[in-house]
Amino acid sequence: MGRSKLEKFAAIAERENVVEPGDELYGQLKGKWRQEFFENGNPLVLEIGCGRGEYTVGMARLFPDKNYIGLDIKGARIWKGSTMAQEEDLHNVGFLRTFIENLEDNFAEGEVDEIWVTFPDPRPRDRDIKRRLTSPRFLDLYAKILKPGGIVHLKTDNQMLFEYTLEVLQERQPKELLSTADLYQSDLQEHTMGIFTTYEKRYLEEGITIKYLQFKV
Ligand SMILES: C[S@@+](CC[C@H](N)C(=O)[O-])C[C@H]1O[C@@H](n2cnc3c(N)ncnc32)[C@H](O)[C@@H]1O
Repeated sequence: MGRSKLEKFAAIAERENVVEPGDELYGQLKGKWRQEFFENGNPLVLEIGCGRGEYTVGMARLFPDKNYIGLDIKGARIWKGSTMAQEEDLHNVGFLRTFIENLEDNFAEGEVDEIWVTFPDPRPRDRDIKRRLTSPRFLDLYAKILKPGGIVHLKTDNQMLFEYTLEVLQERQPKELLSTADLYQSDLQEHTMGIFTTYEKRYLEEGITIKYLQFKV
């Protein structure tokens, strides 16, 4: 039988690769992730709403000279990524259990090099538009913590969210916008490095095309 949520919460509370409220380090790493958490000066890449952290861990395997942080509020999902990183002895991976809304409490202006938004909840109802992770409020947050020229990537199965994001971006005129409504029929797939998240695998099995875009702030 699998581990219960409570066992997973107890396990991540002890993990050195997880920072969460209640830890001594929580809230203390703003502006100091490189020096104090990773103990190097390497680029910092953040996956928000990382779920089980497949992108975070997948990229960390490929690029040992970059630091990766997976952020999600759900501890039982973070447990999975934290466990993979621990078992593979990956020291360039960390997980932050918090709300995305708290980004500015956890990262300094310009501290992050790249942000991945992987299969976010589409929030189709009009009253939830502000909660979409590519709404102007969130894009403003990302722009604050990204360095100038930092990249935001979005991978989604959801056509509505994809079109909505392109509309929002049209008004903001970002630098170097690249997009495709069918990633695996596009040259842009090289940017996504052949990494598949739990949600992506499910959508691909259902025959749903994956949409992808990236832009620079
Ligand atoms: C649809 S799942 C996708 C998970 C993963 N990226 C994947 O592709 O398998 C969305 C994830 O975002 C997280 N999430 C949604 N809103 C959040 C918020 N405001 N703060 C932190 N995490 C959030 C959820 O807990 C969930 O794990």
